[in-house]
Amino acid sequence: MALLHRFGCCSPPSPLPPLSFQKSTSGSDSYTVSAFQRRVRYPRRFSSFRLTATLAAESPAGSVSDGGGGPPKLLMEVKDLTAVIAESGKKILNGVNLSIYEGEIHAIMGKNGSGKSTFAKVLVGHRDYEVTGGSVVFKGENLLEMEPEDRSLAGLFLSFQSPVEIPGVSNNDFLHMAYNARQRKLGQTELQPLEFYGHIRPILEMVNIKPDFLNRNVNEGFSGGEKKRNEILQLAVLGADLAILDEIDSGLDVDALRDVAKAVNALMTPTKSVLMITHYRRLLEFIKPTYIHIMDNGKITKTGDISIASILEKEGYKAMSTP
Ligand SMILES: Nc1ncnc2c1ncn2[C@@H]1O[C@H](COP(=O)(O)OP(=O)(O)OP(=O)(O)O)[C@@H](O)[C@H]1O
Repeated sequence: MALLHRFGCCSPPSPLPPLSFQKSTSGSDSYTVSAFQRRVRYPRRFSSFRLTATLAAESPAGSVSDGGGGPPKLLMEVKDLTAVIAESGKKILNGVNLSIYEGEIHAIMGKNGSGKSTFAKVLVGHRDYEVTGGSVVFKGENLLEMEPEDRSLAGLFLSFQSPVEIPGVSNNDFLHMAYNARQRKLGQTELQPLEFYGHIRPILEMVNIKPDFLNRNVNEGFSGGEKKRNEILQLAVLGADLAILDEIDSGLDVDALRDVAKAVNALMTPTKSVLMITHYRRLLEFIKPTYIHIMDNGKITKTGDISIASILEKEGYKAMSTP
């Protein structure tokens, strides 16, 4: 009842815009959550990049490649991607090459500091990094020319290694607004608060999240594991053609890992793909990768199957060094 009451009293206005969270341009120590004219200021509590509510487009009906038995479609092609830290000019990505086809699960492993998270953040247009060369084609479009919001709408989702807290914004309001914004962009029906609750309830069950999570502010006071589950909840509610999961397994107990993996597997379809970054084989036992890539010094130096993870576990990264 408390949940229903909350929806009744605090539902956001409709129609709803995309939410974006950005550093104040006035130089003050605060962030702004903007939704058309609706602007709310929050104290500086989360990291210095622009977080865009992840909005993802569903694949249009009929685009399923397996239906007609045709060849798998190329979802994303990264060629010779190089990138530097915008502030310092330090080179982090040194020519990444990667092709992901629909329905594939790719895992990237690599030593600490090898550039895995940077690669993920560059793909979603993180403003801390500047692309200095190469190309990324996503669903036939030049991804690097798109704004972060448009990358989300095109079907890209990034779960952050360290999910940010958003004080003052409830999980429900965040998800509801982001969901409706996507619906509106796609010309589809927006959901009223109670309809949205009906939509999200089975998803909560799938991710094994209690409904009272919806009343809490986004990630505020969440344990590490709860934050990770919440990231998967966002993915499940908003959908994505390519979900990039950055160390989704870190800090999870074995039951939570199983829940998260189950949810990710349940979201997979022949047209959806996953790119996951992990240090540990145990995640790969739950979410079986099509390929494992090793990143070293800002580039992919080796690609193989699950056996790579076993070798790594036994022998470490020295076994991966190319002669
Ligand atoms: N915004 C930034 N400012 C300064 N240095 C950065 C920034 N982003 C990345 N780096 C540096 O770039 C290198 C690669 O970092 P990245 O987080 O991509 O590594 P990673 O492979 O994901 O590491 P880990 O496995 O420890 O998470 C590191 O040396 C890191 O300190």
